[in-house]
Amino acid sequence: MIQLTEQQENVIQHRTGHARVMAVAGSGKTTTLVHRVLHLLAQGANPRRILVLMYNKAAREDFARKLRLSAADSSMGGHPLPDVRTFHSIGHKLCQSLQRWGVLPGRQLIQEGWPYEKLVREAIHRSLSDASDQLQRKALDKDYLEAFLQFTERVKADLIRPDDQFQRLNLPDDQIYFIDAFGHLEEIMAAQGVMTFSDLIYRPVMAVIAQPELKTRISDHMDHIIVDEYQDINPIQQYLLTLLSGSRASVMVVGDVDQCIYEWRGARPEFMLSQFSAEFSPCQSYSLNYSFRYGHALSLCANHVISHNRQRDNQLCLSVDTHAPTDIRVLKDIGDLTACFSQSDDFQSAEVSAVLVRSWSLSVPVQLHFLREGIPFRLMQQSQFVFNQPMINQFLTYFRLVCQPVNQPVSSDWLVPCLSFPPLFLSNREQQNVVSYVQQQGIDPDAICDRLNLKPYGKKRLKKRLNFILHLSRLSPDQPAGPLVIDILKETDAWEMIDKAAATREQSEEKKKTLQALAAYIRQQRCNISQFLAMIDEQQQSGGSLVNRRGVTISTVHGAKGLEWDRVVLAGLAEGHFPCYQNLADFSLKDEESERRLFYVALTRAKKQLLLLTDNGLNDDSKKKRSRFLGEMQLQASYSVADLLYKEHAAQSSVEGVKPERTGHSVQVERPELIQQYLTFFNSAIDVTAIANPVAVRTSYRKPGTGVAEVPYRIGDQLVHKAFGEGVLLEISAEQSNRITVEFKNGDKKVLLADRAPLDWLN
Ligand SMILES: Nc1ncnc2c1ncn2[C@@H]1O[C@H](COP(=O)(O)OP(=O)(O)OP(=O)(O)O)[C@@H](O)[C@H]1O
Repeated sequence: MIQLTEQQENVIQHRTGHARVMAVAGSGKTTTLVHRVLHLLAQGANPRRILVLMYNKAAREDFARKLRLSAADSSMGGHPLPDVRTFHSIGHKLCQSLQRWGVLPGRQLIQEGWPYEKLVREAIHRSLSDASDQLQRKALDKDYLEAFLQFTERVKADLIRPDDQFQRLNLPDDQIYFIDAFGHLEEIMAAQGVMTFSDLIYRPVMAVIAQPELKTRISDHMDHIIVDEYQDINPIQQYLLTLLSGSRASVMVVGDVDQCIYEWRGARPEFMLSQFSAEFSPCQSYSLNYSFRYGHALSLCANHVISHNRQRDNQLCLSVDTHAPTDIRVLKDIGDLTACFSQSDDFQSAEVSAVLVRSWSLSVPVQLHFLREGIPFRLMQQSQFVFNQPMINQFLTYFRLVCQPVNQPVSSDWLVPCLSFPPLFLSNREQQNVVSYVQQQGIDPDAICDRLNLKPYGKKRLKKRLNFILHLSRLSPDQPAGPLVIDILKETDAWEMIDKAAATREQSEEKKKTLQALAAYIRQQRCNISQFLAMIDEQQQSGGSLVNRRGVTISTVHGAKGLEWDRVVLAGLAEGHFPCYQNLADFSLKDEESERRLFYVALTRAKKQLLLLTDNGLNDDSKKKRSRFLGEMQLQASYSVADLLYKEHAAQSSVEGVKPERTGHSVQVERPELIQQYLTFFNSAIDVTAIANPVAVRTSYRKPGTGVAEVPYRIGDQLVHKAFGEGVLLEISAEQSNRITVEFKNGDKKVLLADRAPLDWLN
């Protein structure tokens, strides 16, 4: 039986009225909320008037199961239990009621995929009936369709008009048709009597907005509403919550502002920070800030990072004293993962280990590495398997062309992918004409281009591509594969064409990173073209068996929300990748805070071990610096303080009831105020002082808009010197603060001039 903490008890025993619970990762929210519900029932609350809202189906099922089990273990065994739902399931129930009342006509829920895509295409077609062929074709491209679908979701989530949303999202002019297409899509779905998943909430809410008198029939049925993961609520869900609670229900919301990561779905930190208490006033605030998930070093690292955000509550994340230390390491090379995962089979199972990435493209180097090393893995999204991606297979077709038997006409199986990727923007008919011509006459770039009615630029591009295909068909498969990658990228104008075809910058960056990762991998193999293809074919096949088995989970950070693993690897921790940005000049403070929250969520998934991989797998380390978040973690200081805390705790536990005395433990840190605040919670006597005079020196690290920045050296920094190699900064001279003492790996200690020595940070 768990001994609930005082903080948990406070939430459970909350008397009445609205409440906001700020709960850090792993603080036992589910346990607390389950006990809260049991407490309400024990107090005589009517279970039919209690509603628990969870963020997705899995969380709902998990909560309902834990509630049943805990009820059975308590005096509530056999007592009816309240409804546990998601916002969508409540929306669904409302749709049914509104249908019964004759307010809304019944509609079939349509599955995502082809049936829905057909309607979307029709809507776009209607909105572009007068537009050029080229624009119509572009609008029906996969990337543009995806961008339009995202737009419709945001219109519904934010409850604003499509034209306002268009402005708010600052979409490009060539997507202006989104506004009309939204209206057409709504009409088409109404005419066909179908609706999407998001309509489960959108339709009833819009009905109430249109007929406010409906509110009285919907509100005030509940006495208590409990909402989990409130930090990711969006405006339409907030509207629904207000509607359901009316003036009767006491609403308790639980969440962590620092984990607000669904802004692209309309979530905003303001909801939890200020809006809730403004709308549901008076409101009592509670904290659950002891985590049962990880040890002190990880808590301290997490606090250090997130303290750089301004839009937050300054809540500290604390580890319970009894938690074993969490091991945190920085890995510099993707190859280092092999040793980590082959050491112990235990770490290979899905529940135990996870590799988390900022975006799927960063998983490509990890997947390829695991395939090569035979490490089984499973992907949270199966479609993200590297060899399931059409673009990768299209790219590999260029290699297959080289390996086809000499003197044979180029097969259309290979020609079509090479004409489609990187895109040449040919229509289906134009592409078909090229293929038929090649099949009849062979590849004759001039003749083919003369026969097609293309604009001069299109003609030039097609000719270039055909010449390249011709060149490849004559190349020997014994040539090395590495240089061919560079040729393909150059001769097909890959980066430019990917940029041209993408509907959003994010899409084009994702594609480019995926391709870069594959290119880097091919170049590392140092084999010839036929050997490379044989290896890829084998990996494609073995991939089937490696990928579907229980193996290391690979997920994006977004997909890891609410989950935890013994071992977590954060891969691709390089500037531009995580934090993710295309152009530093456009990377706003708000974007940075949002990326930092994502990093915070990623860190706090680990229980026993956290591995931080700075290799982005793209072989462009010269351009990409390690992620700023790694520096912000203050790993060295966090470790030192955690270590002292464990020692102090061990000493205290051996002499029970004795107040800690000055143990003589002291530590010099960069952020003494933060560490001191943390230590206060543990009644610690560790002496914390600020590092004396951190030395500011010129480095190649650039801060936004400042050119070459002054970045301070700190004691404990891991450095690398051009001539002496790796070392640790031991001392900063008190008198002459540009003199630093560095101890190198061979044991030599050297006093160096901080602003002159050819030094850089390691990792
Ligand atoms: N008071 C407690 N003492 C010891 N362990 C606890 C306590 N409360 C919760 N735990 C443990 O902490 C872990 C996480 O708890 P729980 O499953 O309730 O939280 P969660 O809701 O899944 O996590 P999170 O807080 O990240 O949402 C569980 O293993 C649980 O048994």
